[in-house]
Amino acid sequence: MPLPKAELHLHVEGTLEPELAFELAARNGVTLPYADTEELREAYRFKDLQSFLNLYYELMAVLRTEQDFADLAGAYLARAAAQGVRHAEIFFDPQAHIARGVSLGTVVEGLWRALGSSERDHGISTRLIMCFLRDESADSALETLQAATPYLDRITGVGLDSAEVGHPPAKFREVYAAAAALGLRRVAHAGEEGPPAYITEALDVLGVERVDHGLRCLEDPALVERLVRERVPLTLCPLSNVRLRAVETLADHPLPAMLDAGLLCTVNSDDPAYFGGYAGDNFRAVRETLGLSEDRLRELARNSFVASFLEDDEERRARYLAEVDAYEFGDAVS
Ligand SMILES: Nc1ncnc2[nH]cnc12
Ligand SMILES: [Zn+2]
Repeated sequence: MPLPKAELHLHVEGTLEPELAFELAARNGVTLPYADTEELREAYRFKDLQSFLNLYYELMAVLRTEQDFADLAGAYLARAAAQGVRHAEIFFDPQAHIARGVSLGTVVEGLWRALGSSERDHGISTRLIMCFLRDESADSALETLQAATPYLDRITGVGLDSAEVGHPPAKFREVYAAAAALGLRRVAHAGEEGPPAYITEALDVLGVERVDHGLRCLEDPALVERLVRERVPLTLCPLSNVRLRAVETLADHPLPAMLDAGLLCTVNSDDPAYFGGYAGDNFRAVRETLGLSEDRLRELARNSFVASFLEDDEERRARYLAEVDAYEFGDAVS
């Protein structure tokens, strides 16, 4: 049995496996510029975040109907359940779909077809986090938040993703203030490729409650001290960091040092179809390659529930934490 865990950094569009991409392309009459799944997989060699994003946005062309989004999320939830995920806070990128003529309603209603029955079908509780594309304008983000008004009962929070460098968090001050006023939770990618100052800005200007990635905090000891003191969760994605060359190899990943420093780290998959693994695969990789002890793995699993947006259901959080505490490690996938 796998270690129970929450997944807090997962782009649903990044769960599009090549097989499903071709299936949806055929269903929707979309032609992909790849002969087959094998040729598509060959394109999964990235040199940085942007080279990945180019493919990530290109493949979204196959997502057109509510059922497409339902199938995408359903496939993710089934895989996540098999790897011990008990709770998932799922990102989606509405602007990338609206720009292609797919309405926000199609995306949210479609995702909800899978998320609405996730507990019954997969034993996974879910939350939805709507991300703004930081390489689009601040006005576009505000328009997106406005367009989300009819769906706010299904959206727990807002996030910030896409190309980081040159798009500092402060650009989105206004839309984050508006989101906070609506009672939405706030997270943002910061310090993946961008400098530590972006992490500070995300905390101070956007008021984020969790930092997605946050890897580059290590370059600023005062910032590390603050993150520890304020118990700001970081949603790390080790296999993503290797594939996007934020670290050279997994053996170089600073996760053990970050835990030793007292940072509230969690382990997540980011875009598992592209980066070689789902949540449990990331846990197994850090266990095997970084030699994390069982105590450390249990700490990571505990952190994932502590850092989750389960304030509206503390009973459930307590139940998940009890499952982690009772977990007995074996040889199975962590
Ligand atoms: N790792 C990542 N960083 C920024 N934006 C993303 N969108 C999907 N995955 C992302
Ligand atoms: Zn991400």
